[in-house]
Amino acid sequence: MSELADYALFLDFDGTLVEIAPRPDAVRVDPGLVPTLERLRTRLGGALAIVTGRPVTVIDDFLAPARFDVAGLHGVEQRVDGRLSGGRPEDHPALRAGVERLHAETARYEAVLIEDKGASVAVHWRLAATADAEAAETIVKAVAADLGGAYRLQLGKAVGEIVPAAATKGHAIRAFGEAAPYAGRRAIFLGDDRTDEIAFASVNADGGISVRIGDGETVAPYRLATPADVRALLTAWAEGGAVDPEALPRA
Ligand SMILES: O=P(O)(O)OC[C@H]1O[C@H](O[C@H]2O[C@H](CO)[C@@H](O)[C@H](O)[C@H]2O)[C@H](O)[C@@H](O)[C@@H]1O
Repeated sequence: MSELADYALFLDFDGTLVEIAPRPDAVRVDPGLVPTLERLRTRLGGALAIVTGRPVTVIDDFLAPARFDVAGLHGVEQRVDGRLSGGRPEDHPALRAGVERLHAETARYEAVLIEDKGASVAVHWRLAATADAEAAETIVKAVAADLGGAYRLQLGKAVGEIVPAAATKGHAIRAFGEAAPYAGRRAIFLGDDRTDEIAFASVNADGGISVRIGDGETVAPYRLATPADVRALLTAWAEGGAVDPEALPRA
C-alpha cells in the first residue's frame, strides 16, 4: 500500500464512470459522482484526469459545474489546468470529407447514428438491426481505409470511430505525466473498452496499474465488474480510505 500522493488517477468515462446507455446523449451521471471526483482530486493534489473518446466540451456538460483535466477524442485534444490544445476540426479537412461520406452512405440505415466530434467521428450501431449494424461497420471501415495512414479505425462497443492516427489514450496519459501534478507519480488507469487496452499496455510498461471494467480479454492485471463498483471504490478513496490498488480483484 502507498500514500495517495504517490498516484495519478486516469479515468475513462463511458462504461467506467457511467453505465453504457442506448445512445451517446442518454448517459446518466450518478448525482454523487462529481462531488466524489472533486474530493478525490483534492486528495490527489490535483492528479486526476478523465481520458475519453468524448470531446472535452461534452465531458464538461456531463460533469458540470466541475471542470476536470481531460484528454478527449482518445487523446487528440487535451485540457490541463484549464489550457486546451488539439482537436481543431479545421486541421482535418480529409476527415471532414469522410464525415460527409459517412452521412451519405449510412443515411438509409435509420438506427445508425453518426456522432460528429469535429476532429474525430463515431458511427454507432447499438440500436440498429444486425444487418444494418454490419453494413455500418463495413462503411466506417471503408472510409477509414480510404483516409490512409493519417487516421486509424478504433472499434469499440457497438461503434466504429475514425481518429487521427498519432493520438491514443496511452500517449495522452504519458503526456499528462510530463508535468506537475502528474509527474513522478504512478499512473492508475481504469477503462472498459478496446480503446483502453492500448493505454493499459503503456501504463503497464511504465510501471503503473491498469484496471479493466467489465468482461472481455484484457492486458490489465486487475478488474472491476461494473461502473457502480468503480464509483464505490472512488467514493471510498475520496473519503480517506486506504489506497491499495494492488488489492483489487485480479483480471
Ligand atoms: O473513452 P470512453 O469514455 O469510454 O468513450 C468511448 C465512446 O463512448 C461513447 O460511446 C459508447 O457509449 C454510449 C453511451 O453509453 C453508447 O451508446 C455507445 O454504444 C458506446 O460505444 C461515445 O458516444 C463515444 O464518442 C466515445 O468515443
